[in-house]
Amino acid sequence: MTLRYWTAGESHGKALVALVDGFPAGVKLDTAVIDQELRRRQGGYGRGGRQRIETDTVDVLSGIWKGETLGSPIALQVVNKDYKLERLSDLTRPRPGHGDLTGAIKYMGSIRGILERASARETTVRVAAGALARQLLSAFQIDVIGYVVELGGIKLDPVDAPLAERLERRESSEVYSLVPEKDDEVKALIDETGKAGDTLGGIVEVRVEGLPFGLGTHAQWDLKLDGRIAQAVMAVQAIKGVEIGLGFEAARRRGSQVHDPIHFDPATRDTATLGYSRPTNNAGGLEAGMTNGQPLVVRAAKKPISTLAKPLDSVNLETKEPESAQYERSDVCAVSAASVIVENVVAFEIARALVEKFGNDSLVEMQARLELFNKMARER
Ligand SMILES: Cc1cc2nc3c(=O)[nH]c(=O)nc-3n(C[C@H](O)[C@H](O)[C@H](O)COP(=O)(O)O)c2cc1C
Ligand SMILES: C=C(O[C@@H]1CC(C(=O)O)=C[C@@H](OP(=O)(O)O)[C@H]1O)C(=O)O
Repeated sequence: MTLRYWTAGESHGKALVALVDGFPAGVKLDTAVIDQELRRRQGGYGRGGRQRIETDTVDVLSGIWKGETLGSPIALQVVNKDYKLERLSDLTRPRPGHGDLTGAIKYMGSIRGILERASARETTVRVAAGALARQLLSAFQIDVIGYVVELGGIKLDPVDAPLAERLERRESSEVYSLVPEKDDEVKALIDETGKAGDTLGGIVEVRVEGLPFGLGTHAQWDLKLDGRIAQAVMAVQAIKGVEIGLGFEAARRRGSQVHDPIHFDPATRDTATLGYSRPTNNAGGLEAGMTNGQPLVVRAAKKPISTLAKPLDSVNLETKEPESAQYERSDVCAVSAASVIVENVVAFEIARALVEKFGNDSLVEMQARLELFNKMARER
């Protein structure tokens, strides 16, 4: 059985829901962990008025008993405090960069009907599903961390340090980078951009550590883990590029400067690396669609927010006359929030690959199978 999920819900509807199917039994579920991710998704410098209305928390509607998963479908709900959909009117002037124009034409309907579902409000429950998946990953000591590495052109290079230190640095940064020392510069840019009626994008990075060998497969295109991760990340609103490892930079270098040499040290044979080490990780933890025992490194480019307080040219769909695009309350910058979203959608894809490799009936069976796999791989 495949681990998968769908979402439903409109931005200003009653609630967002995610239905997670194929999640193993016996995983202790701590809703506080999900709520913490939801809180982080609402944060980051540069967000608009909506986040002052909402205080997102998850309601687990099914699939658990006495705090543990049952192996049955898990329904997750996040209620919209700003529920007002029935009272909202339509828009007439589509916003460049949003789904307004194309959606209204394609569905022969309203702009409202498109923006309500296209909205990144939907990512609340993608994050909830990802945070649920992380509780499975935790049982395998797999850690996922996401952070901002560039914002509005300002480079916020990641710090190579133990996980605890990186988490501490990220928690003390208002933009969720690993270099809080640069927060003032970034915040000033966001303030100045917002005052000019404009918006900003940036780049986020996610690292997954503690991965076993062999998640994903080389054997079929739609099961390759690099492809699955790219799809999940690219499908996040406003993400316009995905890189794994060196990504586009690999295309500019010679092979000897790209590929990661393979070493073996019998002294570390009993660890999760099975004794193999790579002095570099330019592949970003994936070769031929499979995890190679190294940390997974994924980067995503987020475009600037589409709704501009100083709007671009548009057309009134009723009169066909030129007019400025519609402006409603909006974020100036949501790159920090995107780092949380990308982190959690990547976590879900890793969990999906983990249950594909080691089964998804129960956590204890998965753990026993991983142990057996590592033992067999060591002894072969
Ligand atoms: C966390 C987050 C918050 C966003 N907030 C807004 C917003 O306030 N206003 C807006 O116009 N777009 C916002 N967006 C972007 C739009 O949802 C997105 O551009 C739109 O759905 C069109 O999809 P596309 O950019 O993937 O093509 C946000 C995106 C994310 C990830
Ligand atoms: C509601 C969220 O983000 C929204 C994403 C969004 C968009 O067009 O994507 C537009 C804005 O919606 P509103 O007009 O209600 O302020 C954002 O606030 C959220 O992330 O929770």
